[in-house]
Amino acid sequence: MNQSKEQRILNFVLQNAVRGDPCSVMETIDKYCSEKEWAMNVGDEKGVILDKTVEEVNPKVALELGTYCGYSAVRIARLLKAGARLLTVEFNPEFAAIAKQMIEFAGVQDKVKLLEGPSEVIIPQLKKKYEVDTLDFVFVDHWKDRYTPDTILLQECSLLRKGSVLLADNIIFPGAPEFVKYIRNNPRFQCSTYPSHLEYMKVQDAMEKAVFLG
Ligand SMILES: Oc1cc(-c2ccc(F)cc2)cc2cccnc12
Ligand SMILES: [Mg+2]
Repeated sequence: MNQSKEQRILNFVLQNAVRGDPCSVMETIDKYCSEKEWAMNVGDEKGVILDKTVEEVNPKVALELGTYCGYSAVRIARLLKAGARLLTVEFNPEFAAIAKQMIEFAGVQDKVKLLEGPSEVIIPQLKKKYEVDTLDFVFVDHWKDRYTPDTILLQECSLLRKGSVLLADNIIFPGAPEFVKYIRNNPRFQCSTYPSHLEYMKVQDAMEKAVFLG
């Protein structure tokens, strides 16, 4: 049975990156996906925007929606302080299996909990099943038609507090126009846009940062 692209990316990391070195894993994924096969990792350019936001927020509890191969989970987890944790949600079992191995190879498994299932099922479980009080940071990078309903669900589940920061990928390409309309017109969020490019391409993209005002 021939391998998936995601399995090929993982194999390239296992053979070329340094075990226990998150930066090496990120660089190796970026090298493979820019030189050999494009893949929907946040990438090195938008990754810097993600880094700066995570460093500014310095979250104790972070949530990622859309793990994929684990690139941004590794990227976020490497910046978390002692005792801080990242919960990352992936509904595709094949992607989750790849991401688990990627996260372990990078050596950040003690900071990351990979939750397999649909975001609309996992989010309502975060408080009781995963012992979350509120979320300090949320990286929104799953399917665009879930951006708005999941942002509403986070509020309904009282998972956001005054100052919680959401960062959403792909608001230009593939685009999330309904989410942009929702979040920019919502008085409970203070929004700012970070123009960038689609991972590994010269195509315009952007990230939207939204601070919950309580
Ligand atoms: O960063 C992303 C990029 C794309 C994408 C797919 C096909 C294209 F031709 C271009 C971009 C999809 C994503 C889906 C979920 C989370 N991130 C994505
Ligand atoms: Mg994305």
